[in-house]
Amino acid sequence: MKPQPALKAVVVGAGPVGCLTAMSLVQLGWHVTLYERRPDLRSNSLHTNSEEHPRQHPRQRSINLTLSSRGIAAVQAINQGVVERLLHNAVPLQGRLVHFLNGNTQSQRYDRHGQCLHSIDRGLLNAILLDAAASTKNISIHFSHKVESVDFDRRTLHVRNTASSQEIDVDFDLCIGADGSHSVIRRFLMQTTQMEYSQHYLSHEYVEIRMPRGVDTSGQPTFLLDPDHLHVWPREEFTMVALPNKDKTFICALFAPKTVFDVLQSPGALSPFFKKFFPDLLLLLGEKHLERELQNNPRSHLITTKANPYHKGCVVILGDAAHSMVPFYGQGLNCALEDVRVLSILLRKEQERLSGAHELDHNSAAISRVLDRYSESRHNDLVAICDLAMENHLKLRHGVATWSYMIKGFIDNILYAISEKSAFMDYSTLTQIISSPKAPSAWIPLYTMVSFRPDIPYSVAKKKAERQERLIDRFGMGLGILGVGYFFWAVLQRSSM
Ligand SMILES: NC(=O)C1=CN([C@@H]2O[C@H](COP(=O)(O)OP(=O)(O)OC[C@H]3O[C@@H](n4cnc5c(N)ncnc54)[C@H](OP(=O)(O)O)[C@@H]3O)[C@@H](O)[C@H]2O)C=CC1
Ligand SMILES: Nc1ccccc1C(=O)C[C@H](N)C(=O)O
Repeated sequence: MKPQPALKAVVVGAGPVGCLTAMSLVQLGWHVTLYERRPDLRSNSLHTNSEEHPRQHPRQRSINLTLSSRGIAAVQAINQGVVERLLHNAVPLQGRLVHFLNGNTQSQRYDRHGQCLHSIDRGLLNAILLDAAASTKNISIHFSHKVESVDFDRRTLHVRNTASSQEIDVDFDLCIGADGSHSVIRRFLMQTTQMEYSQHYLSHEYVEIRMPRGVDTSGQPTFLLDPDHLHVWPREEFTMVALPNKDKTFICALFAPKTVFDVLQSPGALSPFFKKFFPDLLLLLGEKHLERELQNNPRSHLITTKANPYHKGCVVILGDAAHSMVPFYGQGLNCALEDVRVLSILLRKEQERLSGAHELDHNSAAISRVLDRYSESRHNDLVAICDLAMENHLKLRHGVATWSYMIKGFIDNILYAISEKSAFMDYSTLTQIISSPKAPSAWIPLYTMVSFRPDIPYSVAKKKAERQERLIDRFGMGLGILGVGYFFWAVLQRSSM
């Protein structure tokens, strides 16, 4: 059934998830009001950091986002034009470039078919999604409006206009909390449901370091590092990454234990540290620049939060409000956008099921049923990707620079090449179905499943990869035993001569 025009959804937070959710609900026939506590970010940062308008001021809020197939499929399900605009303003990354301590580098491709991650400035991505939401009929956006509380029984939000201090109560049929890691909606859910909730702070923090663009031999602006790669300097206890922007700058981030940053703040400590661990960056950026960046840019913490369930009645949390993950898999944004796709499919199915029967607005039980299904079906996948993101921290700090990682990757890719049927998938099916009903039987590397196969749920990818890894380990062990056997056989042969 088509919902009545009176059906009202409120979305809290106009970040990427809030904007996409609003657009997806309008497609289903809802009227949406979006409340964002910050002023409109487009008024001072619109189109900054794009190719045409390089960024004037470094944003101090987050490392670049990496958009991969899951995020793209989720946006594509709602608005193909937005995908094109996002990709136009992003830099495609074919793989990671590992910088070894001895100065050597190694390119590790993300996918043997050249599928890419897309590096994009967070503010720019948000501005593009805001533009699209703001120009969509039946969405009204209120900036500088902070949601202070939610009443689950009366289905109302209490909202304060932070500019005028005026306070209002807003009623809703469906409320989506897309209000980020420190979600107010989650806080109220926790007070009224038996929500399982955990948060884990990493002992590592990170500081961003901006890498300006350089100038080539003909005087044109150029990237100081290869822009086709995400750069990684694995140094065991800590790691540096660098992601390119469309304006030819890079955003680097140093991830290190708090104690390392404390030491770096003492006078004269910075130069010897960079000389020892990142001499190439010291040469590129210079001591003064590094000192300025490390002293002026804030130290940010890294947190994983997990919750369950994600809803009560007609109120649900999506994106960072429901699950914050560490950035090392580059899936935080993709997973958050996928939340929107999953919820939208479940809502549409329920609306179709009710077609001609009840009206959804007289039937809050139907909305609540959809949200039950959402929490139930989504939880294992969210836990899986939060855990995978943590595991990738170890890989980026150390694993990617080891022989065992490289050999396993090599075998993984050979088996992938032998067994695969089709590398690319048609995202259009993902507007109707959440994922394929069955895990593919072909051998597929974990990285490909997570980043480039939105039809495979995260939890299925994780389990399948664990099985595959056990097989590679057994194969490796088998080879090892054969090798040792051959060695002893050769020794015996010699001594009997
Ligand atoms: N690369 C990185 O380091 C980071 C990446 N991300 C990624 O961004 C993706 C999408 O994030 P998303 O879930 O949209 O969350 P976001 O944090 O991007 O957006 C939430 C928005 O809601 C606003 N808000 C918070 N509380 C209220 C309130 N009470 N009333 C009204 N507005 C409120 C927030 O303002 P305010 O910001 O002032 O709280 C923010 O603008 C995530 O997947 C995540 O991985 C997110 C954080 C860091
Ligand atoms: N976006 C990031 C931000 C910070 C650190 C890493 C990333 C990555 O995306 C890493 C990538 N997934 C990799 O495995 O090479």
